[in-house]
Amino acid sequence: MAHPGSSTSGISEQGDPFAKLKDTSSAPRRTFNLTQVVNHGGALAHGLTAKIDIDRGDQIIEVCDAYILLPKNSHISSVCYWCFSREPNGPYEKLMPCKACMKVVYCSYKCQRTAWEHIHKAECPPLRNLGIRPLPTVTHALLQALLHFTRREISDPRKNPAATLVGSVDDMKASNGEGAMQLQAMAAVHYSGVPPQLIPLACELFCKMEINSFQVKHFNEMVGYCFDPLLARMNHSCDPNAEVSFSEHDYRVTALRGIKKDEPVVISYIDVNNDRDTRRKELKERWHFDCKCVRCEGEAGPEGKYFTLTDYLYNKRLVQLQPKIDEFVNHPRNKAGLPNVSGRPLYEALRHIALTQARAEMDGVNTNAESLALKNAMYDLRWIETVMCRC
Ligand SMILES: C[S@@+](CC[C@H](N)C(=O)[O-])C[C@H]1O[C@@H](n2cnc3c(N)ncnc32)[C@H](O)[C@@H]1O
Repeated sequence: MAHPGSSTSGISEQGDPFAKLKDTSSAPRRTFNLTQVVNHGGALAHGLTAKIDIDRGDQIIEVCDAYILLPKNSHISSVCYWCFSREPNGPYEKLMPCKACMKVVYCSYKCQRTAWEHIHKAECPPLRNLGIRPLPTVTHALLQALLHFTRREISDPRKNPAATLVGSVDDMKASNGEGAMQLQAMAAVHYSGVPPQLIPLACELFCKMEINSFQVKHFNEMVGYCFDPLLARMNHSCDPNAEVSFSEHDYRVTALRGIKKDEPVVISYIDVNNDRDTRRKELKERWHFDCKCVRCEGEAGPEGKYFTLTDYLYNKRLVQLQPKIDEFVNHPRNKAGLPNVSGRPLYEALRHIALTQARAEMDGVNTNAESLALKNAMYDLRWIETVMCRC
């Protein structure tokens, strides 16, 4: 991905989203040192890029104990508050509610004790004062963020871990309604016990957490909400090279393919199997941005509009293969019409072509000129293979 005017800055004290947390938190957090925060400029703002070449399957980031990770309010009484399990563990026969607030449930004593130490000790008293309805998810998350401030003794809340994140505050006000947003912020300020002067900050935080949070999937169901300052730095692409997975309160980012040094590390916020319009609509509605990823830009023409992910991958592969196809098609032939080479590289190239051809046929998209070249190449490949087997 090209980012004109991008500038690189390693994670500095000022730019490091964890800088303030590191010295005050005893929570064990680990990140793998394969990426750095870079300012791309423009709409993308900050994002992560690879510090070194990364292989497919490499674990790029691992964070133990995400900053805020909790079940969505629709699942607050059906999954364990700490590990998201739906089943009881150990001596518990069913998911057990917290006896004090009765708002959250646990699968085991271990989860209950861990959650208590982590955050629930601080939020349980205010949750007790609520009626029977659970707090809206983002208000609950905001309450936790404000409690983190007070618990971690961050005297200047402006130095919060979300301070430098994008917020799209105006867009959010317009779509959520300023009054509704302010009410949620006021509720979180009230229940957390922080001074009312912090309501404007809580409003800003509300927007930032909304824009920078992620859904947590367990067994194919969106059960949770996660806001973490490092994860929040990850930009979106409709052709992602990395993916995020959650396990209990931890998350990791894994490479989906090889990523070159200085290449942006991008995940997908949405279902990338959808066509361009559907993807862009979802990104605009939920994250308030017009996607600038390579795939969206490439599919901007009238045809691309309806491309599926398979179409896109097929075309991308074809572009990569084109020089090899040209080389093959234009190579001098012998009397039998076979290319005058039997070298390994060409053989490998033909194998790629064969795979691409098979995929194109499967998807029924081999109607163009390149496809004819592929078909000829396939024909030649079968001959080469036969000859090679005989040698
Ligand atoms: C989770 S944040 C990612 C980090 C963010 N770039 C920053 O500087 O803090 C999501 C926001 O980043 C920007 N963004 C991420 N991916 C983008 C993309 N493909 N095209 C345009 N903007 C993008 C949008 O402003 C979006 O609301």
